[in-house]
Amino acid sequence: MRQYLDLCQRIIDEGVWINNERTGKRCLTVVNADLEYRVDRNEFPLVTTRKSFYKAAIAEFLGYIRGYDSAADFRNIGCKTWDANANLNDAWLDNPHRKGEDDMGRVYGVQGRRWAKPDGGHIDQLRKIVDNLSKGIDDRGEIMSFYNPGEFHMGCLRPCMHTHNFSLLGDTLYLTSYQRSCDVPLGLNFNQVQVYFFLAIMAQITGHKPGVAYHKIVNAHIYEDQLELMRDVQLKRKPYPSPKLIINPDIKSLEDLETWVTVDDFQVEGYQYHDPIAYPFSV
Ligand SMILES: Nc1nc(=O)c2c([nH]1)NC[C@@H]1CN(c3ccc(C(=O)N[C@@H](CCC(=O)O)C(=O)O)cc3)CN21
Ligand SMILES: O=c1ccn([C@H]2C[C@H](O)[C@@H](COP(=O)(O)O)O2)c(=O)[nH]1
Repeated sequence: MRQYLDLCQRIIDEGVWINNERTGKRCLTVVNADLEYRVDRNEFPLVTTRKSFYKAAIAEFLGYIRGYDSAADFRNIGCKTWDANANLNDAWLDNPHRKGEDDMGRVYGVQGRRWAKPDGGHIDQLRKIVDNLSKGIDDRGEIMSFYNPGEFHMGCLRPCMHTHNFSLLGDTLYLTSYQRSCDVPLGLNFNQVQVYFFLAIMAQITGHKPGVAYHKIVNAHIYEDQLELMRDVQLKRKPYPSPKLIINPDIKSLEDLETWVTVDDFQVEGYQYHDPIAYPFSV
């Protein structure tokens, strides 16, 4: 929690105002932030200085694992975060590749599970990683990347957290995740949970101990309409200790994640938090 608050404070102290053309808003911005999550100690990085909706964050990542490309599928598993980008973004609404209501196009999980090969067919990046790690293999390229510039024009948004790179040292699994752009008041609340969750669940289904998850962020920003709430409300609050994430031990494979798992298979123990804060969201 401390590292999250330190990053927020750093943006306020050192940030530079940058105009963002896509949203038409100014963002107070810093470059380069490194966060670490101790999955080995079960220190779940849930923000405590406001109520944080971890189930929606886990649902969103479960949708990526399943390769969803429809905001309706995300809604059905408990996550509304893609509604606006799929249905309220003018550039995407006018895009000939958009297949209709709720379509997100070739983003995130579509790239992770069905990356199109130029000579035909698809690559399932996640399946390969799970298969290798389950056999104790780390080929130093255990990477799932959502970042496919050749298909940016076929999706509603470029991926923000775009690459996940696993490492196996003995029987301990590590994850390094890369993010190019981070809405710290809203997006990072979810992204911290997701990086933690991804390492914890991959360790569980491949039969390893979880180690540390490293989260590397390039552009970290606060939108102009979020600044007051962050500076004068959230940063004035005292954080509570980290809660723990309890995962249903019956989840044993990628197929389990693809079929029967729901957000109720993930429980948080000992979550103390301050009142919710409704930060404005920019499309
Ligand atoms: N401007 C922007 N910021 C983001 O963080 C973001 C995007 N766009 N577009 C793609 C996804 C969607 N994400 C989102 C979208 C909405 C919330 C949000 O509204 N969160 C609220 C309530 C969540 C709930 O009730 O489930 C929150 O208070 O955290 C969070 C992340 C993260 N990403
Ligand atoms: O997982 C996510 C997804 C998105 N964001 C934020 C970061 C930016 O504020 C916007 C995306 O805008 P770009 O113009 O494409 O950078 O969404 C996030 O923080 N986390």
